[in-house]
Amino acid sequence: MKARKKVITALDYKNMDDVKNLVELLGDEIEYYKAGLEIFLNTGGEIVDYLHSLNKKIFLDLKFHDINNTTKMACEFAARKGVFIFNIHASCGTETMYEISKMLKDMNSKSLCIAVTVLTSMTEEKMQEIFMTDASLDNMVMNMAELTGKSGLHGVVCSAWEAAKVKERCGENFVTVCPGVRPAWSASDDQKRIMTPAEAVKNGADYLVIGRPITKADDPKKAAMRILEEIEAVL
Ligand SMILES: O=C(O)c1cc(=O)[nH]c(=O)n1[C@@H]1O[C@H](COP(=O)(O)O)[C@@H](O)[C@H]1O
Repeated sequence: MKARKKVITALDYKNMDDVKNLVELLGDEIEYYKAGLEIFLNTGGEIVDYLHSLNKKIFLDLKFHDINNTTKMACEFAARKGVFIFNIHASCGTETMYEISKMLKDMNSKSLCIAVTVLTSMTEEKMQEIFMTDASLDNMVMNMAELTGKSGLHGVVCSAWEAAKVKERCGENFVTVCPGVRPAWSASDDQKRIMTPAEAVKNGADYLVIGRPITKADDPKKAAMRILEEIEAVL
């Protein structure tokens, strides 16, 4: 099933018991998992070794955002752990992003470092308020994506609404990782820029980050299978 190479299930839990229950339940259907701040902090990082021991691929979503040296050292940790993907905020700037890309090459790292553009929980209005700008959300994402690409990093986190245009601007190989994915049958929760799994794939999303529609479902395995089947139908 090709769809398995598209879905990253977000393990937004507080403890390893909940993680193990889900990962065991989903079995071979899910190859990619996202470990974010909640589970990483609550398990003191144990989540990474656990998932690697099962040969699962990890998106380490700690969204590093700090001064140059501190961000680089955090990225060095992620690369040493050998995670498949990790992320920083694009607003760290081009100098930091360039230095990270150089460091990863020097380390012969295979990890992909991607930059968060505008969070999928953000609307254009809220973004303009925070950044004191008239720029459209679309232009903000495209600018951040282009700066990320020019700095030598591998791709971005953006919503599926922006994915096709990011690919046009930054090239087919520039990786688009898209949260804010909601099947028609699930709640949108705090996500604002959402698309269904099928729409997201058709609109250029390389990877779909999906948490609650699976983790909070009455039957998480059935929910995951429905999502995989929806994606498979458009591949
Ligand atoms: O970097 C991320 O993974 C991320 C970026 C973003 O813009 N929006 C976003 O929702 N995420 C993460 O993607 C996951 C989405 O989870 P659900 O909303 O439950 O599907 C969460 O773990 C978020 O932390």
